[in-house]
Amino acid sequence: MEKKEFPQNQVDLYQQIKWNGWGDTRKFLHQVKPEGFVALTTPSVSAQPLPSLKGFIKKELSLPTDDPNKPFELEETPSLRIEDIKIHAPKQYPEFVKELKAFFSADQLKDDKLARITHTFGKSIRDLIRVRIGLIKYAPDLIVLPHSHEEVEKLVQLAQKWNVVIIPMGGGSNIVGAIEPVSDDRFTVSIDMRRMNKVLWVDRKEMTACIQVGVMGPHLEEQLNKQGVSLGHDPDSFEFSTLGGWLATCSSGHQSDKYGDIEDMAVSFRTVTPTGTLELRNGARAGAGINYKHIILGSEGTLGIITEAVMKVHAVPQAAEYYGFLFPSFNHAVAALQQIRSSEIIPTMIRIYDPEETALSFASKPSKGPIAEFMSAAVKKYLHYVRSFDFKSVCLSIIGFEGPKKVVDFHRNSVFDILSKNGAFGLGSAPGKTWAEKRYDLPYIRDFLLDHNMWVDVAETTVSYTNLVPLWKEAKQAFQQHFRSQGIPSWICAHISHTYSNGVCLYFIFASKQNSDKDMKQYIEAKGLMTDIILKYGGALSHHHAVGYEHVPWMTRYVSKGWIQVYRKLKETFDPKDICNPRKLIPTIKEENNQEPYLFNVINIKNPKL
Ligand SMILES: Cc1cc2nc3c(=O)[nH]c(=O)nc-3n(C[C@H](O)[C@H](O)[C@H](O)COP(=O)(O)OP(=O)(O)OC[C@H]3O[C@@H](n4cnc5c(N)ncnc54)[C@H](O)[C@@H]3O)c2cc1C
Repeated sequence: MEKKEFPQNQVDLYQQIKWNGWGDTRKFLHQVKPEGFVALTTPSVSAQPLPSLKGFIKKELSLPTDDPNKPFELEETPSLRIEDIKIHAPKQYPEFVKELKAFFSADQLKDDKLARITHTFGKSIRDLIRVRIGLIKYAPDLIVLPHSHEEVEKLVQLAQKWNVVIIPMGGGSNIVGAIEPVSDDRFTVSIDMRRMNKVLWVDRKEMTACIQVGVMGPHLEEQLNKQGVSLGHDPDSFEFSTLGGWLATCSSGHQSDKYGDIEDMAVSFRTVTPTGTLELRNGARAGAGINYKHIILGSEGTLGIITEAVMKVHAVPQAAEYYGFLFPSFNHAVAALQQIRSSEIIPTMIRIYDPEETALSFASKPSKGPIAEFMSAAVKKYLHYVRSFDFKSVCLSIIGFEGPKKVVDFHRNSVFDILSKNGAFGLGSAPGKTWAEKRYDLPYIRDFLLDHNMWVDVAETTVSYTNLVPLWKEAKQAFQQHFRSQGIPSWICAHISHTYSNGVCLYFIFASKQNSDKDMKQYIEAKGLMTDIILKYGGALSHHHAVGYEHVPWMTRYVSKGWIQVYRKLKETFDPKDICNPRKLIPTIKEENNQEPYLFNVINIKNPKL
C-alpha cells in the first residue's frame, strides 16, 4: 500500500481547538476589568459586551447567604495550564508499532502530550472538569491519523492481530464518555478520522454524495455547496463534529424537521470491523429483510469504523427565512406546535424556549442586538397592557422555513395563521437572524462558568405530546427542590428543539455553583435525577446525545433484555476480541449482575476539587 504524505503546511484539527474547553481557541467569554462586565471575543470581534449576563448569573446563581448589597464578584477558578498536567507515559508495543510503521508515515502516528490529552475525553462537563484539573486516568497510548479506507482496514487488521484496543474519534464532541479509554490493560490507539475529509463524488441525478466521514461540518458544507447541494445536518456542535461521529451517535441537527435526522439522510456506508469490511447497497429503499444500516448507526465505534458514506443531499435552498415569536406561555406554544404538526405543513425548524431559557436568551445578547430593540419598552408595554402578557411566563420561539421561494411563502403564511390564533406575537425576522448568527455561541458560556466556580450541563429526550408538559414541570421542580433543600443555588431551563408527528425533543439545561469538593457529586445527582424522571415519563434515554458509558447504567431499564443479547452476539461476531471501543453502549454481564460497578459511578465517586 502506498503511503500518502500529509501536506507539511497543514495543522491537524486537534491542535487548533481547545484542549480544556469548547471550540475555537480564539473564541471565549471573559470579564472585562475593572468594569467587570462579561464580553465575548471571537476571531472577528474583540470583547463584545454581553451587558446583562453577569446580572443574570447573580440573580440565578447567588448563594442564599450572599449579601445582596455587596458588589457581586465572580470567583476565579482557572484551569491548569497544559504544561502542569501530568499523564502516564504511553505503553510500548514495539512489535505492533513496527508493523504499523510499514504502512503509515511517521507524521500519521502521534504520542505527544497534547495529542494524547485531546484524544482522551469528549466535551461533557465531567470531561472538562477532569481535564482542567489534570485528572487523566487512562490516555490513549498512540494516535493514528489515517487518510483512506484502505489505511483504516490495515490498521484494524493489525489491531486485531496484536489485540490492540481501537477507539475511533471524529470531532471528540460527544458528551457521554464515548471516546474515553476505560482501562490500561491493553495498548490503546485512538483513530483520529479527521484527515479523511473529502467529498469523493456528488451525483446530481440521484441527489446523493459519497463522503469520507472524518470531515467536519463546515468543511463538508463548503465542499457540497460548491456543487450546489447541501446535507442540511446542523447540530449545535456542527463546527467541531464529523459526519462519522454523527452516524455513529445517531445525531440530529437544527433543521431535522425538514431534512430528517442523520439516519434519514444515510443511504449506505462502509464499516471496517475486525472480522472484515461491511458494505451496504445504494438505492432509494429495500424491503429485503432487516435494514442492516441500523446495526451500525448509533453503534459508537463498538462494532467497527465507518470510513465512507453515501448521503442524501438536497439543493442549496433558494430561500431561508427564520422568524421570532413570543408566546404568552409554554402551554400556548405547545398548543400551537401541535396544531402546526397536525396541519402537515411543517416548518424547517420550530424551536420553543421556556420562560427561563427565554430570559437567558435575552440576557446573553449583545447590548444593541435586534432582539433588544424589539423588546423595547414600548413593545413590552403593548404586550403587557394590550395583550395581557406576563413577562415571567413569556416564551420565545424561532421558526424557520427553507426551500423554493414559492413553497416557503406558502408554508410561512399557513404557519403564521396558526401562530396568531394561539396568541403568538411576531417579532419579525431579526430574532431569526440573530439566532442564525449566534447559534454556536452558547457552549462558550459553559467554559466561562467553569472558570468562575459554576457548572452547567444538559439532559435531553424524545417525549410524547401527552407527557411533554408533565415531564417539563416535574423535572424542573424536582431539580430545583433537590438543590435548594441543600442550600445550593440552582437554575434550570428547557427548550423544544426537534419536532415529530408523535412527540418532540425536550432539552434541559441546568446549572449550579461548584461546592468546594462536591462538584462531581452535584453533577451525578443532577444527571441521575433528570434521567430517572425522563424514563418515568417514557422518554428516550437520549434523543441525540448517544450512550457512551454515562448512559449505560440505565440501559437495562431502557431496552428489552433480548435486544441486549442481540447486541452482545453482534459484538462477538464483528469484534470477537472486544478491541473496538470496549465498555461502551451496553453494560457488561458483570455490571448487569452487580458483580462490578458501572464506570460512571466509579470514576465520579472521587469528587475532585477544582
Ligand atoms: C456543545 C455541544 C453541542 C452539541 N449539540 C448536538 C446537537 O445539536 N445534535 C447532536 O446530535 N449532538 C450534539 N452534540 C453531541 C455530539 O456533537 C454528537 O454526538 C456528535 O455526533 C459527535 O460527533 P463527533 O464527530 O464529535 O464524534 P466523537 O465525539 O469523536 O465520537 C462519538 C462516538 O462516535 C464514534 N465514532 C466517531 N467517528 C466514528 C467513525 N468514523 N466510525 C465509527 N465510530 C465513530 C466514537 O468512537 C464515539 O463513540 C453536542 C455536543 C456538544 C459538546
